[in-house]
Amino acid sequence: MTLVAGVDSSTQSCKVVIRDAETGALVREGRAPHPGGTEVHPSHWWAALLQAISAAGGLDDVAAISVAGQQHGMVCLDESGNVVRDALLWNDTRSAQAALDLTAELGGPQAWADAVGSVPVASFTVTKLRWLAEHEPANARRTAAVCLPHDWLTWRLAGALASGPFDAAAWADAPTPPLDHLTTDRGDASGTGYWSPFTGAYRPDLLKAAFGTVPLLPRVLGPTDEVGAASGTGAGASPGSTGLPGGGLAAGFGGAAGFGGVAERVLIAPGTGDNMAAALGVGARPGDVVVSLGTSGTVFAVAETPSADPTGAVAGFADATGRFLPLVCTLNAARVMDAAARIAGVGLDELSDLALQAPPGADGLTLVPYLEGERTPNRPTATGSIHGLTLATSTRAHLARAAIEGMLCGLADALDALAMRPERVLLIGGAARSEAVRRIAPTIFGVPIMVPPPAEYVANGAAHQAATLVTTPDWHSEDTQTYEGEAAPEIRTRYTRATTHILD
Ligand SMILES: Nc1ncnc2c1ncn2[C@@H]1O[C@H](COP(=O)(O)OP(=O)(O)O)[C@@H](O)[C@H]1O
Ligand SMILES: O=C(CO)[C@@H](O)[C@H](O)COP(=O)(O)O
Repeated sequence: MTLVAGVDSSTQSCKVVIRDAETGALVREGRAPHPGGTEVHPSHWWAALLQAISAAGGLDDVAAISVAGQQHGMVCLDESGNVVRDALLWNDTRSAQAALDLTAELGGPQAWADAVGSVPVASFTVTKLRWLAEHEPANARRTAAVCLPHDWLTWRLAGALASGPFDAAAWADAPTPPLDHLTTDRGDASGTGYWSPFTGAYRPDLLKAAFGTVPLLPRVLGPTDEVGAASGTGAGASPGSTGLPGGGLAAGFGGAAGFGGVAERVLIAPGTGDNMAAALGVGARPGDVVVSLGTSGTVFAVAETPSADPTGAVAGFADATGRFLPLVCTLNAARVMDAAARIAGVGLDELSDLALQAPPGADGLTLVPYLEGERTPNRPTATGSIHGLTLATSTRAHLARAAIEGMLCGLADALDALAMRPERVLLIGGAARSEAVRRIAPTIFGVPIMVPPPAEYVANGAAHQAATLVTTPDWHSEDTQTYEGEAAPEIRTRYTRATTHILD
C-alpha cells in the first residue's frame, strides 16, 4: 500500500491525515492546536505540524505529502530566511484603512476586480504589506521575501526532509532552504492581491505600489508539479528569478538519507489554500456550492472561468486544479457557537440540543455575529449585537438558536452573493458537526443541504493532491446525508434589519 499525507494548517489547529494513495482509505491521523490571536509567529505552526505528524505516526512510510493552509497570512522573511515579525493572519483587521487607500489609489473597486479578480479588504496580503510599510518601516526594509502560511510550511518541510527522516526533535531546528526555493500554488497566490487569475502571473506593479519594493515571491507551481523538481510551470516566478537553480531540492529528499520506512523519497506536492483543498477533499464539481463552517465561514463554487466582482463580496480566487473558485468569506462562523456555548455555560453538544428546543426564529431573538468585526459585509470594526431580548427570549435555548441562525444568515447572504443556482449545497467544517446547524441550515438557506460524513476535508484534499504525484487516485466519496426544512425567510428579513443597527 502506498501512503500519502495531507496537512491542514488552519487558523485554530494543524491536522494531518495519512491515507492510502490508491483508495483514499484513512490509515491514521493526528492534530495539534495553534495559539489564539490574529498575529502568530510561524514557528508555532511548524511546532504544531511536527506534533500533529508525530500523533499521526510519522512519515517514514509516506510517499508524498501536501500542505494546505489558512489563506492570506503575511509571512515576511529576511535575507537569511528568518521570520521578520509575527505573521498577520487573514482575520487581522488592522489593515482595513490600507485596503481603502489601495482601492482608491488604483482607481476604485472595479480596477482591482479587473486586475486580480478581487477587491482588497483587510484579509488580503497586499493590504497587510501596505500596513507594514506604513507602520513598521524597519521591518518592511528587512523583508527580503514574502510568502503565505502554506508556502512557508512547505519550504520548511522541504528543508527538514532534506536533513533526514522524520524526527520531531531533530526537525524542530532543521535548516531551511535558500529563499529562492520558496513555492506556492495558483489557489493560494490568488488570495494575495498581487497575482492575477486572468493571466496566471504575479502583478509586481501592484505589490510595488502597495509596499514600495518587490520582495522575492514564491514560484507558482502548477497543480501536479512537485516541489523541488526543476520542471515546474514556473509561471509567475518572482521578478528577476529564473526558477530553481541546479534542479532544486529533489536530490536531497528522503531516501538518500536512508529512511527506515518503505518510501525511498518523500515527494512534496504544491499544497494550496485551505478552501481550495476543501474543494478537492469534498470532490466539488462545477454546479456545487460548498459552505464551510470553520473559524471563517466560506461559501464557494468551482468555476470554469475567473470572476471579477466589483462589489467586493465575491473574491475571484483560482482553485487547485487549474480552474477557479469564486468565494465569499465571513470572519464569524464556528467561533460564534463557541462564544454562545461559553455564555450559556454549556458544551457544544448541549448548545446544539438547546438550539433545537427553541422555535425557528427564536421568538424574535436575533444575533448579529460580528464578534471579530466582519469581512462580508466589509465592517472591520463592527461588533456583535443581540436584538429582540424580552423576558420570554431570555433563555439559553433562545440564545443558542439565535447564535446559530445569525451565523447561518451571514452565510445565506454569502450564498446569495455567489448568484448561482447550485445543483448541490455541501456543508463541511468544524461547526457542521452540530446537529442543530445541519437541521437549521436548510430553513435559513431555503434549499436542501447535503452533509458529507464529518471528516477533515482540507487535509483530505491535500492528501489527494499528494496522491496524484504517485498514482492516479480513485477515491470514492462516502454517502452524504441530506437535510431539508421549510424555508423561513422572515428570519433573514429580521436579521437584515438588525445588521443596520450595529456598533462600529
Ligand atoms: N460539534 C460541534 N459543534 C459546533 N462546533 C464545533 C463542533 N465541533 C467542532 N466545532 C468547532 O469547529 C471549529 C473548528 O473547525 P475547523 O473547521 O477545524 O476550523 P479551522 O479549520 O478554521 O481551524 C472550532 O471553533 C470548534 O469549536
Ligand atoms: O480568508 C479566508 C478565505 O478567503 C479563510 O477561509 C482562511 O483561509 C481561514 O480559513 P479557516 O481557518 O477558517 O479554515
